[in-house]
Amino acid sequence: MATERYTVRVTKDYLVFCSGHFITYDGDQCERLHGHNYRAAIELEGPLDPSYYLFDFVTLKNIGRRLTDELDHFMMLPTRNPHIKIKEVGPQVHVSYKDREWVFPRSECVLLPIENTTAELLGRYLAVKLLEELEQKHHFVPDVLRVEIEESFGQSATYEWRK
Ligand SMILES: Nc1nc2c(c(=O)[nH]1)N=C([C@H](O)[C@H](O)COP(=O)(O)OP(=O)(O)OP(=O)(O)O)CN2
Repeated sequence: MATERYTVRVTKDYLVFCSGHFITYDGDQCERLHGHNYRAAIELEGPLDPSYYLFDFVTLKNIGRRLTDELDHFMMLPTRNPHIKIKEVGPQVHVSYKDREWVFPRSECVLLPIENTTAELLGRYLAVKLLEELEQKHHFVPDVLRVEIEESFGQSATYEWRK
């Protein structure tokens, strides 16, 4: 018996965030502070509604834009990284990794509850926020949600969630 599936996908020039970060890797390594022009693509799978929509592109783009804007032009810091210490001191954030230290204005940082600011975990972070909003505000739970994060042209990671 044949089955049919529908997918909607949005990836627009404004679903981008230009943000600072560094990643720890291999246990004892930490990148130098740098930034990327990240681009997000959001994909949903599910059945069609009475309007023959899986989910409205416009609504999906608007949610995606708001979520990516929350990261745009901020220094992204992972609060669950066991090697990166983050302390809020008045209006500043003090960050350290071994003998390296950075101080940022708190207002120019976004503290993310993730282990590392990899494209993989940024995709997961955005996907979880998106799922919450889809369910709470739009009473919609897709069968599948994918968020692809392109760190730079030609290299991306995708997080996939299934019902
Ligand atoms: N699977 C992942 N691998 C890597 C990630 C990641 O998020 N997921 N991130 C990085 C770094 O952030 C790093 O900055 C990327 O480095 P690089 O590929 O060298 O960056 P460029 O865009 O300058 O690449 P070129 O191909 O040299 O232009 C590393 N790995």
